[in-house]
Amino acid sequence: GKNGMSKIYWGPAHWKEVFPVANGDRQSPIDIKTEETKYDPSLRPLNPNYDPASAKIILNNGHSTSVEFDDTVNKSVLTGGPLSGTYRLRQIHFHWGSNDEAGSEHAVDGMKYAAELHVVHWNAEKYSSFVEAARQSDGLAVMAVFLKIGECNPQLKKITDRLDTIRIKGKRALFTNFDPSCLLPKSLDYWTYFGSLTVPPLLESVIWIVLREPISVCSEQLAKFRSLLSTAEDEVACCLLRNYRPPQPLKGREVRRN
Ligand SMILES: CC[C@H](CNC(=O)c1ccc(S(N)(=O)=O)cc1)c1ccc2[nH]ccc2c1
Ligand SMILES: [Zn+2]
Repeated sequence: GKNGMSKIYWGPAHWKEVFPVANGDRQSPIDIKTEETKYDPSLRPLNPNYDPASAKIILNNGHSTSVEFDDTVNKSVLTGGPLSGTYRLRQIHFHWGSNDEAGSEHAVDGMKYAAELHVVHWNAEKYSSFVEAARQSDGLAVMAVFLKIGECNPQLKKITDRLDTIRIKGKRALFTNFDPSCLLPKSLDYWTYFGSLTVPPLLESVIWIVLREPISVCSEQLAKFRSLLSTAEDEVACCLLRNYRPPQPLKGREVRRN
């Protein structure tokens, strides 16, 4: 680009220099060792209840693509599961890798999936904004869904078909009449543990709910995510080939299952 700025890439290994919490006691993602998870009879069924009208825009923020929802009222919410109270839907986004062999953030017995969907909610019952909730230990609830290489996913097509209109970092487009439940697997069985945001500022405010059943995605659909740019209009184009943080130390945390 005209300003010739060099692209200073500071990946996950450097985050601790700016965000010391990167070495904290409840960092995400983690590798879920299924034999060590603990059945908890007090865990209730998950109850996602989303209004398709609350979908607003699809966005390329330079480190992922997200669909943003209207979170000014309790129109799309998640209750049940390990949660006490009502968590309001804010956005969904994805993590992927430079090839189909890795791309998910969480791993299961050391195995990584091709990609991972995050459905992000915040505790609107106790806190007045997402940013305030993001600073509280029970402020956020993120539902993670694994994407496994297989059949092309017709529901995901609604998103991948729009990616060519938001290739450049900062681009956004109208995206409404979308209920993210269409991206959930048949079974809502899950693992749950206390963790953090997986990108800076890595705040330790997330109740993670990782669905055990993956949804499908085909290579062609994943290739469209990788064609997104992490660079803005005036910069030398750089593809967003991967955006997953590797698993972090469990530090004695328990992973429960329903
Ligand atoms: C508090 C951080 C937030 C930006 N980050 C996120 O929203 C976010 C959400 C989920 C995940 S993940 N991969 O763990 O699911 C990672 C990051 C953020 C930061 C500053 C802000 N100023 C105004 C709004 C605002 C939001
Ligand atoms: Zn995420």
